[in-house]
Parts: sequence; C-alpha cells; structure tokens
Amino acid sequence: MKIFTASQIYEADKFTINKQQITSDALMERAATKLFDWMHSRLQGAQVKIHLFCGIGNNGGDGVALARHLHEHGYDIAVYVVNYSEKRSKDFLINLDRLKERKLWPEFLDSDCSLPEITPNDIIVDAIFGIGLNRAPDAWVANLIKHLNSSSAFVLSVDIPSGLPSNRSPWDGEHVVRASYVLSFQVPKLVFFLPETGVYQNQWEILDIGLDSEFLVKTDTDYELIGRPEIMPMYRPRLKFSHKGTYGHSVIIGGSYGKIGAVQLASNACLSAGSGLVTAFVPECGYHSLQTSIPEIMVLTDDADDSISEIDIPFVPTAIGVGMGMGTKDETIKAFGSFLKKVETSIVIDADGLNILAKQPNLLKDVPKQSVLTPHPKELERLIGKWKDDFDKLEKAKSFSMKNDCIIVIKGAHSITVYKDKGFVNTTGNPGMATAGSGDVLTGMITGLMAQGYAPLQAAIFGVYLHGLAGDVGVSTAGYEALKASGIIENIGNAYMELLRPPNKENEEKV
Ligand SMILES: NC(=O)C1=CN([C@@H]2O[C@H](COP(=O)(O)OP(=O)(O)OC[C@H]3O[C@@H](n4cnc5c(N)ncnc54)[C@H](O)[C@@H]3O)[C@@H](O)[C@H]2O)[C@@H](O)CC1
Ligand SMILES: Nc1ncnc2c1ncn2[C@@H]1O[C@H](COP(=O)(O)OP(=O)(O)O)[C@@H](O)[C@H]1O
Ligand SMILES: [K+]
Repeated sequence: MKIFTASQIYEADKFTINKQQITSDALMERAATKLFDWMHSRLQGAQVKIHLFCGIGNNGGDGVALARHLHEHGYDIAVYVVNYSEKRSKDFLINLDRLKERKLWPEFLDSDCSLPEITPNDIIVDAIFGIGLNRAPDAWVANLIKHLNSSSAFVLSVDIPSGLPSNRSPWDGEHVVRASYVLSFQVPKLVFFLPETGVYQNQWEILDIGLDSEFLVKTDTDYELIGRPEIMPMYRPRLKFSHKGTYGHSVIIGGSYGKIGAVQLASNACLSAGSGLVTAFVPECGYHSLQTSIPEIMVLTDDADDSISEIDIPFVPTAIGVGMGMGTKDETIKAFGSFLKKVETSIVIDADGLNILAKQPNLLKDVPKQSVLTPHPKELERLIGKWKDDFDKLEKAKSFSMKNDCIIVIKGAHSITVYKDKGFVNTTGNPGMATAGSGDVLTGMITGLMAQGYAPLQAAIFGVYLHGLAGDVGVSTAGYEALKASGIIENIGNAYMELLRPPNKENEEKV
C-alpha cells in the first residue's frame, strides 16, 4: 500500500472532486459517514458520553459532521469547537451551520475557557488538527491536549493524532494527542511507523473514503507499506523437478571466540529460509560446536583459532552473508577488506561487517553493488552519522544508499528497507523480537533468499517480512518475553505456511 505525503493527499482530494464531479463538502460527508459507521457498529447506540473536540479546519469539519450523525442516532454527545484561528474552513462552517439548524450548540473553547471534565468511561473524539498542522499549537491548545492526555478515556483520533505533524517530529511531544485508535482516511501516514512518532497511537485503521483510484494507482510515492498483498507476488515457489543445487549454496562468514552462536543462528536461519546448501566460515574455535549443533551445514575454518584472519572460500557461493559476531580486530578488518576486493556479486553485510565499514569508509567502494546492509540503529548511526529526527535519518539513509548503490534495512519495530529514493515499511514483527540474535537470524534469511534467486532488494523486503511473521507466529506460543532467536528460526516454516494459506471462507465473507 502506498504511503502518500500530505500534499499528495490534498492533490488526491482535488483530483477526486474534479473527476467524480462532487463538492468538497460531499467528500467530507463521506469521511464523516465512514467515521460514524465505524463508531456505530461498535457502540450499537450505547449511552456513553462522547466528547468531540473539533478544530476549525477540515479535520474539525469532519468532527462536526460526525457529531451530527451521532446526534441523529441518539448518542449522548458534547461538541467543543477549539477556536484556534479566525480562518475557518468553508466546509467546517457548512457543517457547523448544519449542527445549529438541529439546535445543537457547541461550546466554543479559547484561551480563557475552563477545561471540560472528562470521566474515564467517556469517549473522546479528537478532531482538532489533521494533516494541515504546520506549526506548534498555541499554548492554550497545547494545554487542552495535555488535559485530554491526562484523562484515561478512550481517544479516537480523526485522520492523525492532533498535534502530530505529518512530515517532521513534533515540536513538543507533550503537546500531541495520545490516541487509543486512529481512523486514517484512505492511506496510512508515514509518522505511524517511525520510532519517534509512532508512539502517539496505539492502533490505526484505514477508512476508504473513495479517493479516486486512478490518482492512487498512478501517483508514485517515496514510501510503501509492505503487507501480504505486496509480498505474495515476490514469492518464488519451489519446483517439482528441482534439487538442492537449484536453491543455491550460501556461505555465512563471521564469528569469533565466544560469538560463534551468531553464525550458528544465521546459518540455521539461512537453511530454514530455503537455501539448498549452507557453508559456515568461522575461526577454528567454532568448528566443533557448529558441526555438532547443525548437522545439515558444512563448515570451513580460518587458520586462526579465535577470530577471522583470512577469508578463503574455495568455490563460488551463490550468496554470502557476513559480519555477525566477527569482531573488529585489525587482522579481521584486513581480511574483510581483501574479501570485499575479491567478491563480485551482491552480499549481505551485518553487525561487525558494518562496524568495519564505519571505521574504514574507504572500503565502501569495494562493496559489491546492490549489497544488503542490515544495521540496527547504533550501527546505522556509525555508518551515516547522527540524525536530527527520524525524517532526517531516512533522508541520510537514502543518500547513503544512492551514493553507494546499496540496500539498507533500517531495523526496528517497523523495519524500513531503503533503496535509493524509495523506502519499504514492514508491517510484521513484535517486541518479542527485541532479543539477542534476532538480527543474525534476519541476515541468514536474506542470504538464503538471495541463494534461491530472489533479487537483493526483493530478498531484503521479503526477508524482513517473513522474519517478522516468524516472530509473530513464535510469540503466539512462546509469549513476548520468552521468544528467543532460535524460536524465530523454528517458526520460519510456519511463517511460509501462514503466507501461503489461502484466505479462509470466514475472511472471504467478511470482505
Ligand atoms: N482526503 C482526505 O483525506 C480528506 C481529508 N479531510 C480532512 O481534512 C484534514 C485537513 O484539513 P485542513 O487542511 O483544513 O487542516 P487541519 O484541519 O489539519 O488544520 C486547519 C488549519 O489550521 C492551520 N494551522 C496549522 N497549524 C496550526 C496551529 N498550530 N495553530 C493554529 N492553526 C494552525 C492551517 O492553516 C490548517 O490549514 C484532514 O486531516 C482530514 O481530517 C476530510 O475533510 C475529507 C477528505
Ligand atoms: N519492538 C520490535 N518490534 C518488531 N521487531 C523488532 C523489535 N525489536 C527488534 N526487532 C527486530 O529484531 C531484529 C533485531 O536485530 P539486532 O538488533 O541486530 O539483533 P542482534 O544484534 O541481537 O542479532 C531486527 O530485525 C528488528 O527489526
Ligand atoms: K486529529
């Protein structure tokens, strides 16, 4: 699913209004009807107090129109107009008049007003600011937002939590509504998926308000949300008359004394992702543990006992994953540098492979084109430098990717795979995966996919999705705290099956 910017959404509005020959008010009515249907289907007329806080722009207009529908269906509502500007939007005013025609008089809030009382069982509808927010809210509006946040009532935000800008970090985090649920029109907003800004909402859902599909299909976006519909076409089915050679020979290079487990996890994950053959290349000290723990893999060893000093692979691997647990000793840096000079096809670089690149940026020129780099936030910072906020981070990652023609997987709660000027935002995974070694598993999986013929960018996007899905299946039995990296590996097969599971009858009926 495409992630549009605010200006693209405004363009989509205009395009829809022209093409479908409707008024902007009719579009607002569609939005309000969808909001109402969503609430009504859950509340079923329950007499719970609903406080609607409405701004004076179109977000406020949505709120006021929603208030009318709720009133007409007998709900117990209180409407507040958060009067933060004289510049009221045309459609807000139309909807305000419609309320007044029904003898519903909102309370107008301004800098002198007292704050409405809200009890824990009430519902707050937050329609103060939408995607039009372009500066910090005034002090009294910020104060109102803090008041809403201090209540324990359920907060339903319209389109986006108020006070959260759509294209930068907030001016002050305390002045952003903490939404229990966001009903976002037509498309998700990028801020929902970034670590600094995703914290303002618990859950989000898209409401289809019928923006024109021609515009949505034709318009290119900088970011795409990756779910099952985007992943399925990438899947490469296994062929009946295939053999292990069909699915490639992966080599996993890494490890040092006390960190052989990283290679073990990556190699195991590589096999489970479907690589035909897997060879691990480790320092001598890793030989016995690898041979005994994973009988399916082959092991090559370095001459040195406790760290890698020379990488010598006596065949041409189909795919290579390198760096986990490898350390950054001088001899290892040298070995990694010479290895990069020899290798010709795209590789996957993780952990200490990335740390070495950050220490010795001159090695970057030898990294094969379209290699996949899988940094966690600290490794990313070492590579691209400090960033001001998440948006700056993404821009820096994009220029790094452009300059070095590499794919960067920015790992985190919603890992984002960046290639040149595009970002692919993952939707699977959970906090149970914040556990030692889960990154090694990802590197192994992406390597295993490349061995099977997935192009590097597809291997990265598909691998991140499948890794998260394996984690999601894993927590369903292990629980968040007890999920381990090896538990993610054990569920790679279940993740494939979950991915390939035909939609069941029940789901079909719901659609
Ligand atoms: N295609 C869509 O998604 C649709 C969106 N609609 C709604 O329209 C909203 C956008 O409406 P608007 O463009 O009117 O913008 P908002 O309602 O978000 O904000 C209103 C206006 O306030 C001003 N403003 C911005 N920051 C301010 C601040 N800190 N203090 C005081 N004033 C400030 C701006 O001039 C802005 O246009 C969306 O979020 C959505 O709720 C719907 O009405 C219909 C269709
Ligand atoms: N809160 C979270 N939600 C979803 N995925 C997560 C979360 N925390 C971590 N992960 C995933 O787990 C992996 C952690 O990688 P990394 O930090 O390199 O671990 P390690 O170095 O221990 O192998 C990444 O793929 C990341 O996206
Ligand atoms: K809002």
